[in-house]
Amino acid sequence: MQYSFGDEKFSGSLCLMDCSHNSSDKKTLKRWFFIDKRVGNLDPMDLKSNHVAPVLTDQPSINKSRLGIPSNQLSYSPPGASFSSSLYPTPRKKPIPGKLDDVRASGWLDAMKSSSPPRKMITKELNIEVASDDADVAYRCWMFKYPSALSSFKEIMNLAKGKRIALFLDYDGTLSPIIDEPDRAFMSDAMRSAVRTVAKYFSTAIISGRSRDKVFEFVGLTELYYAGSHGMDIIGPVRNSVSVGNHPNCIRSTDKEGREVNLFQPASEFLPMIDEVFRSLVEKTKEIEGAKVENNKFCVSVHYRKVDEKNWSTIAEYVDDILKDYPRLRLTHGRKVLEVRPVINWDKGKAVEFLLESLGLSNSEGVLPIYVGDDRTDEDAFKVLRKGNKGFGILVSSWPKESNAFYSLSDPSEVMEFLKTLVKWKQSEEYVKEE
Ligand SMILES: O=P(O)(O)OC[C@H]1O[C@H](O[C@H]2O[C@H](CO)[C@@H](O)[C@H](O)[C@H]2O)[C@H](O)[C@@H](O)[C@@H]1O
Repeated sequence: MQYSFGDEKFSGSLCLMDCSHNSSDKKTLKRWFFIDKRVGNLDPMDLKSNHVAPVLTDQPSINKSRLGIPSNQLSYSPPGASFSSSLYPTPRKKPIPGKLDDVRASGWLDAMKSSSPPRKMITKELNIEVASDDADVAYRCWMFKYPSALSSFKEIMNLAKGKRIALFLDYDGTLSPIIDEPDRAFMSDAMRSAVRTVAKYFSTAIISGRSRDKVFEFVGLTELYYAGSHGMDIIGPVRNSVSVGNHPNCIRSTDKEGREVNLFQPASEFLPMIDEVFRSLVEKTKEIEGAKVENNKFCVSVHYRKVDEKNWSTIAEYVDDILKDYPRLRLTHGRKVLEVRPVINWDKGKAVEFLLESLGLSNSEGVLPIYVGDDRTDEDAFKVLRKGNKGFGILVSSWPKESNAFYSLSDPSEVMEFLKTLVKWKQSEEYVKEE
């Protein structure tokens, strides 16, 4: 498209983006952005005036102020506070039966369809009104809100100065690309080597929706900490911390290497129930071509990536039917997957807090936790870091989606690049210290 501003002509696209996210006074702030196709730049334009005038400055620089409040005003829960609250919120009310209507009314089908939505739909969802059809435009607008962690690396390192980085990594879609067959979602040797090296320099944990055993089998590195079942199954170091060691769901155990560890399983009482639901779901969905039910120990995944879209409502109905008999279980949506999990006050965000405490890193002043993830369940962790002003999330996505993360990376290959860059930076810092 061609636009005229005064005497000048520009070729590119305009989009209107909600920037309230970056607005310090919390006011709704919408800005026009101009994407110049020739040079690929992105210029915000002030909306205040009636005619749209190009403003060439005002690129939001994400510095410490983006992490918000000065460090002396950081909100910080004293040890124990995060874990002592009840794990058991009021169970979900038994819904009134109604089959497909239930599934439609509860928005399941919409959520299923949007779990990898076509680009036009996402742009609407994100409050971006695109003046052109160009998906690339929307993505570049989005990148303005969630800048690349690679191109913002200097800025990130400024935030990390004098602090210990604690790294939390999701598995699927972050360390391994999303593929059709969940059992074959192996990570590459190059990625494994990058994770191994990064773990030499920074405390590193994997937090996955998969069972802890499964994710360990895929990653195969003993130098990391692992949390499976969306954080409901954690192995952490033994530490004499009141909130961790004395938690009723935390027991002493030994890991695969025979080391003494803390094993934390806040949903252990749900094990028989989850097993029962897993078997019922396998039985119910066995005739739906492409459906796959995965037992993730404290939760169950019902995959529909390979199911014909016309059968998605049937899958949703079956899961809904079964859940009606289990008011203490709930459903969350992932990437082409329905996830059945216990109604407990525990998620990936709580797992991050628990691990920080276990690692002796919960003093947010001297620690910068970074969480890298791609899925909706990772948002709980992003939120915890954002809310406590502790650190930040990096969303892995190659399409625009609303998030509580601060930065973005487009795919696992960029994640690997980021991990390598972190290591290089750390090595150069250590070299400077030695000099
Ligand atoms: O928390 P994560 O480590 O990201 O795990 C979330 C779910 O990931 C897996 O499913 C996803 O990846 C599969 C392989 O690429 C893909 O086929 C599927 O469509 C995705 O949803 C895993 O299989 C699930 O059990 C996890 O809950």
